[in-house]
Amino acid sequence: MGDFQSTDKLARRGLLFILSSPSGAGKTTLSQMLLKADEEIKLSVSATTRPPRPGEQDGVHYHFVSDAQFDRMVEEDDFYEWAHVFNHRYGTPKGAIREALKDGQDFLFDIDWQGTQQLKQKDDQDVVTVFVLPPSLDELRRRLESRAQDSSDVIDDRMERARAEISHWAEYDYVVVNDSVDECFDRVREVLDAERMKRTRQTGLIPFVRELMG
Ligand SMILES: Nc1ncnc2c1ncn2[C@@H]1O[C@H](COP(=O)(O)OP(=O)(O)OP(=O)(O)O)[C@@H](O)[C@H]1O
Ligand SMILES: Nc1nc2c(ncn2[C@@H]2O[C@H](COP(=O)(O)O)[C@@H](O)[C@H]2O)c(=O)[nH]1
Repeated sequence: MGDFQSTDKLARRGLLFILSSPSGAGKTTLSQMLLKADEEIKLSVSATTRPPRPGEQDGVHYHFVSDAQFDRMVEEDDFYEWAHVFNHRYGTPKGAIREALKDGQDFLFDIDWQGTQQLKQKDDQDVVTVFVLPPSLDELRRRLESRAQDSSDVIDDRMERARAEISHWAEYDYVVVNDSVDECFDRVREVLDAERMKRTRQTGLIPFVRELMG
């Protein structure tokens, strides 16, 4: 190492990393793996009117709110984006995302295609989108059933909507198939690592190169 600081420590702008998929394809599993493995990314915790599943904690997995609370948040313009998904409402609270992005904080979003479109419209340069496909529809149903957290009506409804969800695959920057979860996770991390290195995100490059050139 010479006199210059390591390029690993160059300042960079954060990114909004979105994982979408049909229900049950595995984006929550991949998100949890990513949050555990990577300290630089933080989950954007959505608000939802859906009731909690067993084991889900308020403020950790979601902010569980009533219809009236959700209405108030919409009126007060508290959401970056929100949408109706599977008979409930889900939304991304604005929080301090914009400010934190400037400081290099990355955010992970587990949201559907509607939310993805809205975030892209608002902040295309910071958004990186990944669509997760199941290896087959039979396997998708098996996963929803093996999760054992939704009633059979809810599972039937989500399976019925799976094709419509999948039809949005081509709107995404990257598409991965979640067959082996470990292999899929490796692909997701490769995408994140490469996107972090994009020249336009590396705000520390200009002073670094200036110094390099003397
Ligand atoms: N590659 C995989 N192989 C086998 N099972 C998997 C794989 N990935 C995830 N699963 C399992 O499938 C079930 C559904 O996964 P998960 O909850 O992550 O899906 P999801 O896409 O987040 O669904 P939702 O949109 O409904 O929240 C879970 O029980 C999970 O453990
Ligand atoms: N547009 C948004 N979609 C969201 C948000 N939070 C979650 N979701 C999506 O909803 C479905 C169902 O989720 P589940 O937890 O009930 O299984 C799934 O596709 C999520 O990605 C959000 O804030 N905005």
